[in-house]
Amino acid sequence: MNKQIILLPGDGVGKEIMESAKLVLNVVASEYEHNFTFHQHAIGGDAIDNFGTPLPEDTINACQQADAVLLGAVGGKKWDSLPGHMRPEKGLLGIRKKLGLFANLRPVQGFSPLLHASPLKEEVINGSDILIIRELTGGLYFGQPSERRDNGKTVVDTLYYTREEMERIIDKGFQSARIRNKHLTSVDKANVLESSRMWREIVNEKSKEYPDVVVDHLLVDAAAMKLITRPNQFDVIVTENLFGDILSDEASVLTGSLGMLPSASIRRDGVGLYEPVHGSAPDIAGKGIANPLGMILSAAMMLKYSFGMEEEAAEVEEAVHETLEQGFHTEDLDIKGGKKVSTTEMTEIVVENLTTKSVSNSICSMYA
Ligand SMILES: NC(=O)c1ccc[n+]([C@@H]2O[C@H](COP(=O)([O-])OP(=O)(O)OC[C@H]3O[C@@H](n4cnc5c(N)ncnc54)[C@H](O)[C@@H]3O)[C@@H](O)[C@H]2O)c1
Ligand SMILES: CC(C)[C@H](C(=O)O)[C@@H](O)C(=O)O
Ligand SMILES: [Mg+2]
Repeated sequence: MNKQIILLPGDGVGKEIMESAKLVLNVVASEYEHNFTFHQHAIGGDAIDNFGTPLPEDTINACQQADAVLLGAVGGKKWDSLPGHMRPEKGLLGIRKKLGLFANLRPVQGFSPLLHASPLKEEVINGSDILIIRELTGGLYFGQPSERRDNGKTVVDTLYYTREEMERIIDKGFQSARIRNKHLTSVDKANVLESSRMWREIVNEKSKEYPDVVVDHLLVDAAAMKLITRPNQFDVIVTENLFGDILSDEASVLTGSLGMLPSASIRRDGVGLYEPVHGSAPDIAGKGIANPLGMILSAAMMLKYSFGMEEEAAEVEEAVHETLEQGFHTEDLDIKGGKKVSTTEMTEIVVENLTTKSVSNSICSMYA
């Protein structure tokens, strides 16, 4: 298959881990005889420095024409004092909105070799396998007005959703639960917010269309607590934009590090942008120690969701798993008795495991 992939490395560790994704995808392409063409474009602080805007038109056009987009991370201290509309993060929010990527899928899986790398007790996280589905193009992030008023004495942000925006993400939640363990937890703040009361009503209406899915409702504060006290009671979580942002970083604790979490931001036709959940990690940027696995697993999600390459995606996931089984880890993962390696070394080991795997698989299929 021929695929055009846009690379948006962005800022900080984004640039370092994008190299890892590229290396892994090149191996997949050569092992499976695909033709992946990469086109690199600017976003975030990098784009501000080079083009005076966090989201150049050229980047938008390239993403609109591509088969899929891979993004590293945006942001950093250098741009923190810029006005809101000029910040690197505006580039990321802008591309999500421009591409209509309303569904953000954030899988959180406890890899067995990492069970003891989490500050949580092993018996608490054992068996947890959660898919957080976050609404990505509405809510407080995009509502207008959003501004300071009265010479800075007052301020307003707007939480705005249409019924249609809620319905499509809630549908995605039910559909995902249906092909997993048929349990959907809807997270809201219906005891306070009108938007959450409407959200809850829609979940209840929709549940009649999905009688095979068990639904429960949790208030977001209680959900935050249960996510780390009883994580293995969750299957799919569906929630609005800001709650999903916060809960997914919290859930990363189950895996041992924020650097482990991948994500897919998609729309109904399968077009998608894939990026790790973490940010540009300014505290470790440039040191060559960033964990590349969240980025590599995001590339695997791209293979699966945008290209329908289930087998290739599974191979990449398996290579990551094997690397962890072998005890290799970056500095963010606290693994006793493991072998601490750099970003590039970790990537090379994943690539090696992927190559060995693909070779032995093709030998198996020759003799099948
Ligand atoms: N998707 C994105 O581009 C994205 C996401 C979150 C934050 N940000 C931006 O990133 C900047 C820094 O934000 P922050 O520090 O709050 O969050 P962050 O996610 O960048 O970092 C939080 C902590 O996790 C660690 N970490 C993150 N990724 C890691 C990796 N791959 N390997 C090892 N450790 C990793 C960091 O070192 C840091 O200690 C801000 O400008 C923020 O707006 C961007
Ligand atoms: C950088 C920021 C705009 C972004 C968000 O809040 O969506 C990030 O935290 C994320 O989780 O992707
Ligand atoms: Mg976030």
